[in-house]
Amino acid sequence: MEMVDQPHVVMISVLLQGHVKPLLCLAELLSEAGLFVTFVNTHHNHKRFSNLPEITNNLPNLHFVSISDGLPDDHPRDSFDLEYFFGINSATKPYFKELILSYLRDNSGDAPLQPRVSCIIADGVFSFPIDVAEELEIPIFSFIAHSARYLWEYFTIPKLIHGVDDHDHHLLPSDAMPGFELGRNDLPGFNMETLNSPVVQFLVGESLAMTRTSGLILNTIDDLEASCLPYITHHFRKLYTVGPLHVLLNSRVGDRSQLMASHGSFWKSDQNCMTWLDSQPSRSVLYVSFGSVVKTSCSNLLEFWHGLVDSGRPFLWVLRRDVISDGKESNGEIYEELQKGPKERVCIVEWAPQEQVLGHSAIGGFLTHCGWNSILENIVARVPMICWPNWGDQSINSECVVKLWKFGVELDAKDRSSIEKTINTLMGHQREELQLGVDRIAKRLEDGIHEGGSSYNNVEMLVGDLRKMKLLE
Ligand SMILES: O=c1ccn([C@@H]2O[C@H](COP(=O)(O)OP(=O)(O)O[C@H]3O[C@H](CO)[C@@H](O)[C@H](O)[C@H]3O)[C@@H](O)[C@H]2O)c(=O)[nH]1
Repeated sequence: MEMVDQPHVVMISVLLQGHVKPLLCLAELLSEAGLFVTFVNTHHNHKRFSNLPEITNNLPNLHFVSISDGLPDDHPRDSFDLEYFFGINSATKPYFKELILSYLRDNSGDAPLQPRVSCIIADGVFSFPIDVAEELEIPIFSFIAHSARYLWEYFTIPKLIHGVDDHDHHLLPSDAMPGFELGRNDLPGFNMETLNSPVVQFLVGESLAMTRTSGLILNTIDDLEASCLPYITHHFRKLYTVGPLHVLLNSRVGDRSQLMASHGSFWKSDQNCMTWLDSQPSRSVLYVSFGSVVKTSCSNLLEFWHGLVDSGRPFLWVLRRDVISDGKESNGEIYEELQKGPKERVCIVEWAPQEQVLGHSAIGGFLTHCGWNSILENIVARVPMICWPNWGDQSINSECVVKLWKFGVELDAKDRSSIEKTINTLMGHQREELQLGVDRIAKRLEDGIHEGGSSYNNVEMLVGDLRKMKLLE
């Protein structure tokens, strides 16, 4: 009967690869620590997990279930479709509530025994799990997959709106936004138009909803975000900075870390690129990846292609089948066109084992869209970066890399000659300076994950707090 008394943590993330992966790392860490964890996916994402059996075989305390997101199977689920995005809260909430209720019912009869749910940890992008938890009186924690600085932007917005004349369409004063450690001109350009846009207003609402929870868990590390954390702490009952989760997990699972790295991937990694990397000279290859969601036009991709080829450097390029924004999905034609490069120094894959790639000795630079997971994985691997931010948090991430942490350069134009020039700056004369920059940041990060470091301690504190949560019968 011991199991029925175990604390049972239910975790849920509904949308993007970049959100599901770090939350799954946290789920694995908690289950390694002996907690009974149920990871909830939507049916749609559940089907896309590429290596579920390996995870479940290795972690007996981690269980997977899936629920409907309320949409038909053939819905495109495009995160840039606002009607879909705004509708997720109401569409998915009833299914999540039904699941949680099923964990609260009496487990008598022939049904397998499982502990009653003791708390929920939910991706903070959507507030429906908070509503469910409040209705059913279950403790809930929010989880954030992006940086603390980006979250802090949303907390400052309501104050900015009230403090600025409605007709002022100029950039807003930075003194209303303390805690960023970046100058006014380095902050992504907010003006009244963007502040009042439905997307920003929606994200402000969802960010503020998180303050109703028992605490906020962030995949970040104190030392990198010390300037804004004191401001955020003030809004939450408890704050747990536990990043980078993939490193903390790897250090606890030791030999199993290679297997863990690809956990939660929506696409199967093409391992051939690792063999190709083995044949390349040390620090010679530029790795190019735009993460799991960014889309761009066919003509942009061709400029990238020419810039990369003209740089004369070997490169490994992740080109997802759905990366093209203005063509049909699976636009095989351009994909084939790009395969016709100088074969010996080009490797193109649809999905790479990114953590392994960044850790390979042949990698000398990373051209990235600046997703937060990519930044953390990159710091750990100590690779200088070219930043090509697109949307959301990526601009502020890029500003931190280039201006604050000084281990990257920004790609300021998307024509082939600028791309070629920037690549040669990174891989050529600025290489040593940027390498020193990333080594310095990596050292700060490593200090936080070792025993006694901030993230290490915060994971222990979180596990301790979750163990104490036992729902009253
Ligand atoms: O070929 C690939 C490419 C990516 N990845 C992994 O996919 C994840 C991508 O995450 P991220 O770099 O954060 O990018 P997105 O997928 O674009 O993530 C979304 O979510 C992030 C966290 O909120 C935000 O920072 C981003 O802006 C947002 O686009 C990383 O763990 C990568 O290791 C692979 O394993 N193989």
